Amino acid sequence: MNLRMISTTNSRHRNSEKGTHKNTKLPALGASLAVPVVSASTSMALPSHGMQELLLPSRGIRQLLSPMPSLSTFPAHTSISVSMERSASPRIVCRSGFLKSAAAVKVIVSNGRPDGERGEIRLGLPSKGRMAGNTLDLLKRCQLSVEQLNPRQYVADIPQLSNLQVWFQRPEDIVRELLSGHLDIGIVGLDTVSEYGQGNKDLIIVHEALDYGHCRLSLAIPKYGIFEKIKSMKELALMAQWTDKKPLRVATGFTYLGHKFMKENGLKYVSFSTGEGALEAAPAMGTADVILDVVSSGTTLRENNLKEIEGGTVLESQAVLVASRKSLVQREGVLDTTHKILERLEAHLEAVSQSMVTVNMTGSSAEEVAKRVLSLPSLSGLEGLTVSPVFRKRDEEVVADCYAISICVPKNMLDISVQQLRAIGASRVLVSPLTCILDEGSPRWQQLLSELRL
Ligand SMILES: Nc1ncnc2c1ncn2[C@@H]1O[C@H](COP(=O)(O)OP(=O)(O)OP(=O)(O)O)[C@@H](O)[C@H]1O
Ligand SMILES: O=P(O)(O)OC[C@H]1O[C@H](OP(=O)(O)OP(=O)(O)O)[C@H](O)[C@@H]1O
Repeated sequence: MNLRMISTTNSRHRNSEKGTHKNTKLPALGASLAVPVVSASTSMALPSHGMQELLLPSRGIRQLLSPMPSLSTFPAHTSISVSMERSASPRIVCRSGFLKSAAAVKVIVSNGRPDGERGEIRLGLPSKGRMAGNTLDLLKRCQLSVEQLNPRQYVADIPQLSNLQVWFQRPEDIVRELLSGHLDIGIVGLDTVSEYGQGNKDLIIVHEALDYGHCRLSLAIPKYGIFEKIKSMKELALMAQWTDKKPLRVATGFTYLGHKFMKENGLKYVSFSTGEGALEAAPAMGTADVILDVVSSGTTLRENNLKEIEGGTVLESQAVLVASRKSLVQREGVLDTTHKILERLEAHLEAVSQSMVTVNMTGSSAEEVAKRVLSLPSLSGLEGLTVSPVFRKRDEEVVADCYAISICVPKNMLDISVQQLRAIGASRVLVSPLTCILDEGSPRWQQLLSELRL
């Protein structure tokens, strides 16, 4: 929802004796700019100094569409700011500096067009393919549930994030729209950001490892024929076959990265053909010599008699959270919403990489038990470990000769950690999953602020 204002000056309306101004009757803006205005807009007198308030009915806001009037109609000494709260009756406050003559301001409330003036924050998510489902799953696990009325609808809400609109788009379009200002934040593969972002500094990777969509962009060559003995990019570049007239033909959907990569690797004679799917068939069909495509398990390459070579990986990719620098700096609320999303992603991703291990251990004191555990270098916890006495009844007496130790262990170290704990006397190992780790300072957030010079 946007607000736009114009003002006109008209000294005839100045009442110098009383020092007040009358509302100026303004011509119908909608008519003059040929944009349909669904219902009448409203105007207000602007004082030469001070503040003017206007209350708008929220119903009117939904009904009105706005043209984009030029602000050049403001008198030179006018400074006007509009602030608006999202409430049942939004309030518009106009502050003016010194005005040479009386002014009237016409306020037009729109539903968000054109895009440069939109009020909502927009998050782009992949609309189809493997990234789509995984992205929604991840957000759900972060307690950010995307509410889409039906799967064919391309716009949705995340109730936990106010003033945020989700737009489902193809991954490459998400990157393009971040650059054009139609989106503010997005989640896509790093390969897509790198290819379609083309190194544009407006794109900032806010979280570089969302832990799905893992793949690599690789050059793959046939295992047979002239490539049979070729094992590296160096050897490929040294092949005498490639000339100006007969360049190495590469089939790829990644021409920007492809050009760059080939140049960096000293391949001068290269031509590209673009394709979207089933590129692995191109060499066997004779439409290309080699391919440059994403590889995950390597099965598709193997099944098509192709191989990767040393130095042939262009980049390692996984899903990332990316934002437009311009939006982060200029659009109200984008930085704050990005922070909220980042916090939830980090809290969840950090938690799922850890397990909480609780063991019982006998010992002479809490310190002695703690020393025994901390002597193992892999068992240092996130910020140390918790040791608490376990009280037991023995011969009518309550004793505490045993301690419960709770420690966070990286999931990939779980087996070895349990073995080590057992070796130093741990009994009964309890392992529980963590759902959320809310750390105080986030290096990624600090990094983002410093990148934005904030
Ligand atoms: N085999 C794969 N394994 C894991 N991630 C992949 C794989 N292939 C692609 N990706 C990631 O998913 C993103 C989207 O892939 P892609 O454009 O091929 O769409 P898709 O999910 O295959 O759907 P479609 O082919 O129908 O468009 C890629 O940019 C990449 O980051
Ligand atoms: O190394 P692998 O695990 O075999 O995965 C690699 C394949 O995955 C992608 O294709 P996808 O399955 O998305 O189909 P597409 O060609 O229609 O994009 C990619 O284009 C490869 O063909």
